[in-house]
Amino acid sequence: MTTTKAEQLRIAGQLPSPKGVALAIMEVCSRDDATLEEVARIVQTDPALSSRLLRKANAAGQGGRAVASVKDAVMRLGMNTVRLLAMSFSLVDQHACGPCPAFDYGAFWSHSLLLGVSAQELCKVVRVTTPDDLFACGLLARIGELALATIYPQEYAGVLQQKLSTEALLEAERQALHTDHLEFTAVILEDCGIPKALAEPVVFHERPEASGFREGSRPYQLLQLLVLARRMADLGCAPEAERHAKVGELMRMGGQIGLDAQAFGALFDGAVAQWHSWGELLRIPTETLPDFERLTETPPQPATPATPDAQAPLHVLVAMGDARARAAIVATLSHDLGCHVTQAGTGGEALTRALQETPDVLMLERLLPEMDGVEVCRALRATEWGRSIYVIMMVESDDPDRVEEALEAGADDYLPQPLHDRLLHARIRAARHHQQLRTAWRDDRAQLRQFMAELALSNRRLEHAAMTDLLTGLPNRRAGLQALEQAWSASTRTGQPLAALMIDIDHFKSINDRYGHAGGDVVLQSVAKTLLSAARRHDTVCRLGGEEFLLVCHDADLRAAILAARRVQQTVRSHPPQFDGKTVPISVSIGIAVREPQMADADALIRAADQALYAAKHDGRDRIFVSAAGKVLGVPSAHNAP
Ligand SMILES: Nc1nc2c(ncn2[C@@H]2O[C@H](COP(=O)(O)OP(=O)(O)OP(=O)(O)O)[C@@H](O)[C@H]2O)c(=O)[nH]1
Repeated sequence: MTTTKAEQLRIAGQLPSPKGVALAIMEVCSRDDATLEEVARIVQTDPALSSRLLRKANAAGQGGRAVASVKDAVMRLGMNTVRLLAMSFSLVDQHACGPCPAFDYGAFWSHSLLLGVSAQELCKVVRVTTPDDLFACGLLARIGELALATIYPQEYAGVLQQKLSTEALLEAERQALHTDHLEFTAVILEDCGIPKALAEPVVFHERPEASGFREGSRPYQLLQLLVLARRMADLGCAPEAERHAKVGELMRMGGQIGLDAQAFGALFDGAVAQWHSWGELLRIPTETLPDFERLTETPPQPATPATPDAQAPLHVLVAMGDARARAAIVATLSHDLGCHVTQAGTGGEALTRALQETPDVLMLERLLPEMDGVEVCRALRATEWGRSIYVIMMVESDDPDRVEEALEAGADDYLPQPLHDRLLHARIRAARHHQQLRTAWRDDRAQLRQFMAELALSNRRLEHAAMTDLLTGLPNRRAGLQALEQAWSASTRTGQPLAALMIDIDHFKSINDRYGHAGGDVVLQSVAKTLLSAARRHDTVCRLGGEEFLLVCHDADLRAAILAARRVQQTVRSHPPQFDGKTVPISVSIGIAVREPQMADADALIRAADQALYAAKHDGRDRIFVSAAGKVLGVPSAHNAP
C-alpha cells in the first residue's frame, strides 16, 4: 500500500491538529461510555471555548429558552457538534499567524469563516445535516492550504506567489511539493474524526465535477450547498471592483436550491452578520459589506462617463429555447436594425447573462427551458440593477391571460409568437427611445453618486479627525473612552475579563522646561509609538490628554494586566526618546484596574485605574499600582519583578 505525503506527515505528528482542551474533548467523545457531564466539565476548563459554545447554543435555540450553563449548552448542541466546534476553534486559535510569507493567514480565516457561516445558513434551508456541523466543516474546508503553508513555508510561498486558479494551483503544488492541499484537507478532516459522509463533500467542494456523486443523493446535496457557500465567501471577500461579476452567478445558484432573489439576499445578509459577530469572537478580521440588494445594483461606471450617444448600437439579449428561431431573430436584429446582439438558450443562462452584461433590452421567451421567462423576469426585477433592463416577453399567442401574467411579472412589453417583422421593428423603436431616456437619467445619477461619494469621504475624514489625537496619531480621549465602552459591552456578553491601564509620563513638566515644548512633543510622540509596539494587536492605546495614556486590554485578568504593565514600563525604559541629538531618559507610572463584579460601568473601571495611578505617583513614580477589591496595592515593577 502506498502512503501519501500527508499520511507520512500525520505519522510524524506534523499536521495541524487540535490541542489542549479540544484534544481532551475529542478523546472523551471517542469513548462509547462518554457522558454529557464529562464533556461539559472539560469544556468549563476553557473560558473562551465555554463562551463560544454558549453563543452557539443560544443561536441554535432560535428564540427558545436562553442557555446559561455550559452543561445545558453541551446538551443543546450535542456531543458530536461540541467536538467539531472545539476542534475547529482550536485550529483557528493556533494558526492565527504562521511562517509562510506569502500566505495571508487573516484573509484565509476570514474567507473560511464566511464559508462556514454561509454553509450553516444554507443548511437551515436545505436540511441535509446539522447546521452547526456544517459551520465547523466550512471553517476547515480549506485547511489543507494552511497545512502546506505551515509545513513548507518557503516552497509554498513560491507556489502562492504565482496567484493561480484552483486547477493550476493544485498542479503547481504537485510539481513543487509532490502533494496537493486537497490530499492534506482529507487527511486532517479524517484525523479530526469528521465522518466520511461530511468530509468527502468538503474535499470535493473545490472540484465538484470530479466527485462523481449521484445527482440528488445526500453527498451531492451537501456538495452543492458547500459550493454555493464557497461562492458566497468568494463574493464577501472579493475586492469591491470584482464583486459585481460574482453576484449574477450566485443568484442563479440560489435559484437551484429554491431561493428567489429576495430570499437569497436575506440569507446572504444573515450570513454576513454572523460572519462579523463570529469574527469578533474568534478574532478573525472581516470586511464591512453593503447589503445584498446594494451588491446587485448597477456596477460602477467607467471613470470617464460615457457621453450619451444616440447612435450607440442597442444591446439586445435574445433568450429563446429553439436555436433556429433564435438565429432568425438575431439576424433581423443585427442586420436590419443594427443592434448588438447576444444570446441565451435557457432561463438560467438568460438570468446570468442579463446580470453580467446588463443589456439595454432583453427579449425573453415565455417558454424557456430550465427556468421559464416569467421566473427570470421576476428574479431580475427583484434587483435594482435588473429593474433597469427593458424586457420584451415573447408569448405563444395573444391570449390575455398569458400577456397579463408577463406584464405582472415585470415585462415592459410583449410580442406574440410567431414574431411579425413589423411588430418587432416597432417594439425595438420603443425600446430605443426608452434607452435614450435611461442614458440621460443614468448620467444624472452618476453625477449625484459622485457627489455623494465625495461627501461621504469628507465626512469620514472629519470623523477621523474628530477621533484622532493630532500630535501622536493615536485615538483621542473621546475615541479611547468609546473603545472602552465597547470592550465593556463585549466583556458583559462573553464573560471575558477586561483590564484598563492608565499610563502617565513622570515629571513631564520638567521635560518641557528642559527641552522646550517642541522637545516635550517629541517625547509624547515617541512614547505613543512605544506604547503601540508594547500593546497586543487587539488592545487599544489612546492619549487621554497631556502626558496621560490609556491602554484597554481585552480578555486580560489581573495577572495578564500586570504582565502588560511591566512590558510597557520596560519598553518605555529601553526606548528613550531622542531630541536634538540627545537621549531623554523617561519613566512612566501605571495604574491598573480589572473589571470586578461590583463595578457598575466602564466609568467605575477608569476611576479605579486612576486611583491606582495616583497611588503610584504618590509613592515616588516609576511604579505599577493595582486597584483591586477596594484596595490599592503596589506591584513589583519590570526591573525588580520576581
Ligand atoms: N509639550 C507638550 N506639553 C504638554 C502637552 N499637553 C500638556 N503638556 C504639559 O504637560 C505638563 C504636565 O505636568 P504635570 O501635570 O504637573 O505633570 P508632571 O510634570 O508629569 O508630573 P507627574 O505627572 O506628577 O510626574 C504640563 O506642563 C503641560 O503644560 C502637549 O501636548 N505637549
